[in-house]
Amino acid sequence: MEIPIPSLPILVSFLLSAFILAKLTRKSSRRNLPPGPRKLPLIGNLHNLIGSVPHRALHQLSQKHGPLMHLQLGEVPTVIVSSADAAKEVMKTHDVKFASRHPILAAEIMSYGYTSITFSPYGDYWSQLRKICTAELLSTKRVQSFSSLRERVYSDLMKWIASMEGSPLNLSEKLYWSTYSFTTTAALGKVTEGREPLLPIFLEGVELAAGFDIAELYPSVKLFRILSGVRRRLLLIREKADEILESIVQEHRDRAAVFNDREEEEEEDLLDVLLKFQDAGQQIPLTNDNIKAVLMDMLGGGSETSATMMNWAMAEMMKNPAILKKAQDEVRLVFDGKGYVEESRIDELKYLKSVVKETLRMHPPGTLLLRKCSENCEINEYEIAAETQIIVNIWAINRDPKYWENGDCFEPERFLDSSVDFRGNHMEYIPFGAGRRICPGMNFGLANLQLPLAMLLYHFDWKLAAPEIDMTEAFGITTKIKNDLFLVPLLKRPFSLPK
Ligand code: HEM
Repeated sequence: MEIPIPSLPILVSFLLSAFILAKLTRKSSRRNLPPGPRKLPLIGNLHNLIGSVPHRALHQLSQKHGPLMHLQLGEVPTVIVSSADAAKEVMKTHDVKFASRHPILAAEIMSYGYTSITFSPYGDYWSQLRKICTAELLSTKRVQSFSSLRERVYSDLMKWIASMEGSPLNLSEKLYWSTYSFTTTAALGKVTEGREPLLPIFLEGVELAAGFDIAELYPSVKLFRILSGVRRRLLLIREKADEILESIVQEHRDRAAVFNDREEEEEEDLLDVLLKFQDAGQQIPLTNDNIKAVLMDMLGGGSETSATMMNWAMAEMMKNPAILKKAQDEVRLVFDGKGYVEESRIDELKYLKSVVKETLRMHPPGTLLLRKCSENCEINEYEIAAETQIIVNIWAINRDPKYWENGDCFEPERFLDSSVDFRGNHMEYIPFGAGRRICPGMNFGLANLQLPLAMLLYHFDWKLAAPEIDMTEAFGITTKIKNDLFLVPLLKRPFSLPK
């Protein structure tokens, strides 16, 4: 199909009227907006984002215009938050006004109409899900209940790596698969036939969610929705994922009907827990679609983030051999008596925990955090109108020179004797966000990260497969390392099985 090209006079008069309209609207609604770069007619500040990954481009702009900066992204008014103090205003002082997320198409479709925990608007439904999530799905007890599954999945990975001794391997790919395998089993139970295709489907959705879709930048232009095609593709992906998830829900229901005696059952998975809540009845009843939306939260939160972090941690240690050695010495000192890594003793690895904290500081998987302003609000004397999109630049805040000396350098030592934590109490360090919508999967994510990292360091020495390590960041919903990490493993601690 050919897209009709409008004649020149029509195009010129359209641009002219849009420009005049933009001027008029600006005059009639002159407000004390946060400062920002000059806006061009029609595109606003979109041109300011070209040439770099968004968190870096936004950081550069904010250095000139300030920690609260106003941008016009197509038709969407946006405020960028780039300092700990400004983030405190948004996520603590005025938390309720900023406790919903800006709507995006991928979220609408993949979360069954904004009904997941991540994307449901702030209110009673979100509150109900959030309670189930913190008290049951992702509680410390639940995280511990998956300890033997975690040890199993990652021991299998170590055995496979040992079989590759001396040869280059794509560590990134393997880490993504293992993390995904762990998370799907924890969420949905044993991986049975027909369930494996969820990963490629899921990854396709994640990839589509990462782009700037023209239809979202110009919500009033209906034609863009038809032309962009993203909605159609997302609906197709959701349909495929839904078919698999629906069959798994049914399988769980059938199994629950057979096993009434819970003690005889295998490990309870997250779907079992959700179905129990559904059956018990809730103030706002949970539909099957609601449950599938929450499963999307768990699969998304549980796999991408931890695997991305592991990649960055390994890449940073390969770049800094002294840090790698220090972390290895520690893990070997603690576990040499046993001959294998036990999750129950991970807390003894003080240095490794600092490596993890430093990785979260420098490479938070979610570099930009999305919220929206739900009612008119004043911050630092600037007016922020209802429905403004809010983007908190976690990446920039975590490196702010006001708080972090040598913020661009990987120095785990800075956390060894520091009381700064990532639980939303120190706004200069917010890899998990802050306020009411802070990540509820923190402990789940950390467990998924610390155990495999300790195992990789305990069993193997590592060599780079290429002359240099490439730390380029990819553009995406989580900020991954752009080029997969190829390393050569040298087995130093052969496997001895737990006695
Ligand atoms: C290293 C691992 C992880 C990091 C760095 C991380 C980071 C984040 C961030 C930055 C947010 C937004 C918080 C805000 O708006 O203030 C978030 C929200 C969320 N995360 Fe995580 N996350 C991780 C692991 C996980 C895991 C393992 C799960 C679940 C299995 C999970 C589930 C969620 C959910 C459900 C939300 C939405 C909370 C809400 O809107 O109320 N996350 N996460």
